[in-house]
Formats: sequence, C-alpha cells, structure tokens
Amino acid sequence: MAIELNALGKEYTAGNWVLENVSAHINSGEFFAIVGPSGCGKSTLLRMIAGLIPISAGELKIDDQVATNLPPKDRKLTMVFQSYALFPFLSVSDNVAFGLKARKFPAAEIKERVDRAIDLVNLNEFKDRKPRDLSGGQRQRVALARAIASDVKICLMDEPLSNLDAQLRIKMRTELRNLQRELGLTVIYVTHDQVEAMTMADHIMVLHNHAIQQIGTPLEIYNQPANTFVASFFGTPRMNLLPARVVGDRELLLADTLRLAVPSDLPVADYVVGLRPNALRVMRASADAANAQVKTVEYLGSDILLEAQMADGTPIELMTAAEESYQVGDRLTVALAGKAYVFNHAGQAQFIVEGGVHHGGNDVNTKAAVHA
Ligand SMILES: Nc1ncnc2c1ncn2[C@@H]1O[C@H](COP(=O)(O)OP(=O)(O)OP(=O)(O)O)[C@@H](O)[C@H]1O
Repeated sequence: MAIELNALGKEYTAGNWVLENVSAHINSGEFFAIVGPSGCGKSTLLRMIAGLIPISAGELKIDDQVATNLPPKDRKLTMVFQSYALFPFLSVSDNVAFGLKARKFPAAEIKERVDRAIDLVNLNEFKDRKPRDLSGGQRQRVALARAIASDVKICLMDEPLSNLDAQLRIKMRTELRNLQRELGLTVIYVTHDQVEAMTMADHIMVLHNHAIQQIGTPLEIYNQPANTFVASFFGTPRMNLLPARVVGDRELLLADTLRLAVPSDLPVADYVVGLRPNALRVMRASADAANAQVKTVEYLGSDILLEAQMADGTPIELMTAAEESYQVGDRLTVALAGKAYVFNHAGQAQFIVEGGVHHGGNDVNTKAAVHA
C-alpha cells in the first residue's frame, strides 16, 4: 500500500497556489510525518490525499493505481482527526462499528473486528460508555480503534494528539507507533510539533513557503538540514544562525567575532553559519578577553540555557552544565566546539565543518576537502 505524490499542487482560488510541486514516495508500512509551521499547507495536502478536496495539479497514486480523482470511499484509507469526530450518542463499541455497519459488513465480522480493535487500544472496560464519559486520551483511542477496525491499511492522521496534555501525548506517541508497526499500517501523520515528528516518523517531509523544504529520516533532517529553515525548525534549543563573511584565504568570520577554518575555494560572499548550542563552549572571561555577554539565564535542571550577545550585537543561545552559576551581565568567552553548518546567503546548505574536516551537506555542494 505505497503512496506516490507526483508534483501535487493546490490552488483554492485561481492563481493562489497554497502548495506547489509536492512529490514524495511513501513506502508501504511506513510512518511518514508531514511537518511545518501553521498555514504551510499540511492539512491541505492530507485532505487532497484523502479525497476531501480536489487536487489542482499533479497526480496521486495509491497502491500503484492512479487515485487523483477517485472518490474518498474508493481510496482504501481511513482518517483520524484532531477533533476525534466521534458520535456523542453512540457507545464506544458502536462508534468503532459505525463505518463497518455502513458498509454492510456481516454482523459476526463486525463484532470480531470491533472487539479486536478495542482490545488493541486498551479500552475493554469502557466499551459501553459514551464519548462524553471518557478522557481526551480515551476518546483519541476510540478514534484510533475505528481506523484499526476497518480493513484498510492506510491511515491519515491530522494532529491527532494535539488536544492531549503533555504527559498523555508522550505516552500516546509510543502506543500509536507500536500499533502502527504491529498492524503494518501505512500512516501519514500531520503535525506542527517537530519533536513528535522526530520521535515517531520513519521519514519526515518539511513544508514551508508552499513547497517541500526537505524529505529525510529524522537523523538526516537533524544532522544534514537542507537549508536554514529546516536547521532552525528542528532541535531544542534552536540552532544559532550567525552572519558570516570570508576573511583571508581560508577563514570565515562569524558575527565579527569567531573564526572558522573553511575550504580554500570558498567564493567570497556573505554566508550564514549554523551552530547548535551544544557545539559552542562557554567560559567565564575577564572583560578584555570576553567576546559575549549574558542577557538571560534559564535553569533547565542539569543544564543552563544562556541567552547572550556576541561582541557585534548578534544574539546567541548557549548551553552549559549547571555546575556553575551565571548572572545577567557576566562576560564570556564563546568558542567553537562542534559541527558548524555553512549556508549560502540564500540559506541553502553548502557544507558542514566538523573537527577541521569539511563535508557536503545534502548533495548541495560536496566539498570533501580535508583542511590542512
Ligand atoms: N478552503 C480554503 N479556501 C482558501 N484558502 C484556504 C482554505 N483552506 C485553507 N486555506 C489556506 O491554505 C493555507 C494552508 O492551510 P492548511 O490548513 O493546509 O495549513 P496547515 O499547515 O494545516 O495549518 P495549521 O497547522 O494551522 O492547521 C493557509 O494559508 C490557509 O489559509
């Protein structure tokens, strides 16, 4: 049950393309997350795949069959919404059975499927309750059971956990993922939450500015972001993006303060260098040796998050072990101590510098030069 998106596009009103040229291959049995900020078109894409809104351009294939104009009921998929969409006057069992009854499955088969689905989501003791007598997490599980009970292998989910409190959301992530694996479901999962996508998905599609920014595994997205948008969207705390310019033969000067060795063939231009807070070392410094100053201090338990300002005024976030106390106004020396992601001035990944070795970021520009 693979799904193929070939240059899909959507215009709600003539000439206003909400999505353009969206192509992807979603493997059978995989958990595929669509992630991006509010309004980037995540739900639009999911609804086009479901057949709830027409596709304006491109072609959709489900299980090798062209499905671009197929009515929703013929697309062999189910959908779980953020709002659960349960019938308030029906019991849990009847909610789960509803679709099967509508499709005139034999009574014995309905019972078997409903019992199994309810068992899988651990709702046995709540079978006869009405949705209003359930917690948010339990309602979400009813919606899930309904998708499981149907015989289709593709499940589309639109922010299904966003109404749950933080603790339950984390628990449900694992439960959902386990169920998906156990049942061999192909899941397309929409979320604006980068952590949810990172922890659950086999592959992630990042949407922004009407288009795909990157598709990759969570590790690829985190370790080889294709551009500054993806780089700063994933990771907590966020990656710092510092303005940089070429100085001398083989050096970039970051925020007019830090020096980074680079390949000698780097064209003279403006760049942006991305540094995750854990790729920077922080030391307390005397006023004349300092290159940054603390603006805010946030204790995170074992770590301290410092918001600081580089000597040229560029803001920067730093992490340090909570062994030393810091105060607003403290002077610091900040030094490079990890991966540096070099982007061109348009924000496209150029290469990564790590321990003096440069390597390509995402095929964009592979400079496998070893710095002498
Ligand atoms: N029926 C519609 N007619 C016109 N424009 C629409 C319609 N539905 C959505 N849009 C616009 O399309 C864009 C994408 O909306 P969509 O709901 O797909 O975004 P989203 O990424 O799911 O956002 P969110 O995370 O806030 O739910 C938005 O700019 C929205 O205003």
